[in-house]
Amino acid sequence: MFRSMLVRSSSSAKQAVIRRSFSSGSVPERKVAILGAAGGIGQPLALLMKLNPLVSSLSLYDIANTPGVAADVGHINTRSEVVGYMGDDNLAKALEGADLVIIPAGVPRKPGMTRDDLFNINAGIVKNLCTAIAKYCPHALINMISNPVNSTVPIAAEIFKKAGMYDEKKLFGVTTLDVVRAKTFYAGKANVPVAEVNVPVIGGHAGVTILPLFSQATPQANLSSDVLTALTKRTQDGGTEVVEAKAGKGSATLSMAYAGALFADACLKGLNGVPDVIECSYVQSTITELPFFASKVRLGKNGVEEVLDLGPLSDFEKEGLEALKPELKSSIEKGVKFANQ
Ligand SMILES: NC(=O)c1ccc[n+]([C@@H]2O[C@H](COP(=O)([O-])OP(=O)(O)OC[C@H]3O[C@@H](n4cnc5c(N)ncnc54)[C@H](O)[C@@H]3O)[C@@H](O)[C@H]2O)c1
Ligand SMILES: O=C(O)C[C@H](O)C(=O)O
Repeated sequence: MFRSMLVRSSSSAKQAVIRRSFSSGSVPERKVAILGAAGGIGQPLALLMKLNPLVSSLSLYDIANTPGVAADVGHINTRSEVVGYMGDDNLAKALEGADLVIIPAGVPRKPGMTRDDLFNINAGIVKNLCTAIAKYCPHALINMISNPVNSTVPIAAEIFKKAGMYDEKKLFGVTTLDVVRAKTFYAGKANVPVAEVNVPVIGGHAGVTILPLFSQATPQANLSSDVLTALTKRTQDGGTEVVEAKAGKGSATLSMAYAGALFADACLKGLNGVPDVIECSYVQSTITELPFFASKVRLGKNGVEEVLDLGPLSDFEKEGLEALKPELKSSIEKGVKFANQ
């Protein structure tokens, strides 16, 4: 996977410089912390980050079971050192010096639940973890995976504001799994090689707030409106499809770890000065009237360098955009209210 990640922008001269620095050993030191590292997402994500040559130090934090995960992953003969930290008392050490913190801590859905049903438990977990981040690694980029992402990102922003260190360029809701799904489903219907497919996904990360822009998909394909409607619905329901298939044993973990590793890799490339790193993410935004919105984002040395505008939408997508706004607005407000109570 990481070979292909590196190859993606291999045409640029800058990438060649970065590659040369790998071989001379001068690629920057980067500490990545995973909070919730012993969980269903955390473990495969720890594995994938251990395989990433951009990582020099991998810090695995959870409330339980991290010594085993760290010992296991730590035997892999790749660049990063691995340290496991368990329990509140060790959270400071897990975070200190982190350049990137990835948060998959919290409970997953069971069949019949919405992501918002996780709010009561996960909001508190995210609040505590973000309070510690503000104290121990206030300059780190944050990749928020814990659901409901539409609310947990605004919670993190409010906690960081209260701590006086909020930098909107550094806070990301991870929506990469929606893009991964949209690419897979589109390739199947369009009969094009999946590795060549690009599909932006905008809005948020729950049900109708997930809006894939198949009108901008490449390679282009002449799909009927029925097929495009079905593809949109399948992308919006992708998480539920996995939750139901797992029948009470959790939600997407392996595809999420893959998506989380892709997004983290993009953030590290941005930090390292690789040009033209663009991914979709749920960030503070002014491209609609909503204060947080997922769209294409250019990543750079300080995190978000530019929130790209939406580009031309089909009539179907314009309707989808208007339809998602009330739910996304209320999820954002719920997060803001929780963080300030
Ligand atoms: N953004 C996305 O696209 C996406 C995709 C899949 C899952 N998710 C979400 O990711 C979260 C985790 O899913 P999972 O399947 O890995 O769940 P899981 O239950 O398998 O793992 C969660 C881990 O978090 C840990 N944890 C709980 N409280 C913690 C705390 N205070 N500090 C540190 N760790 C803590 C648990 O011990 C556990 O190991 C869920 O909220 C799920 O809905 C998001
Ligand atoms: O669906 C879920 O609850 C998990 C995650 O948000 C997903 O999209 O797979």
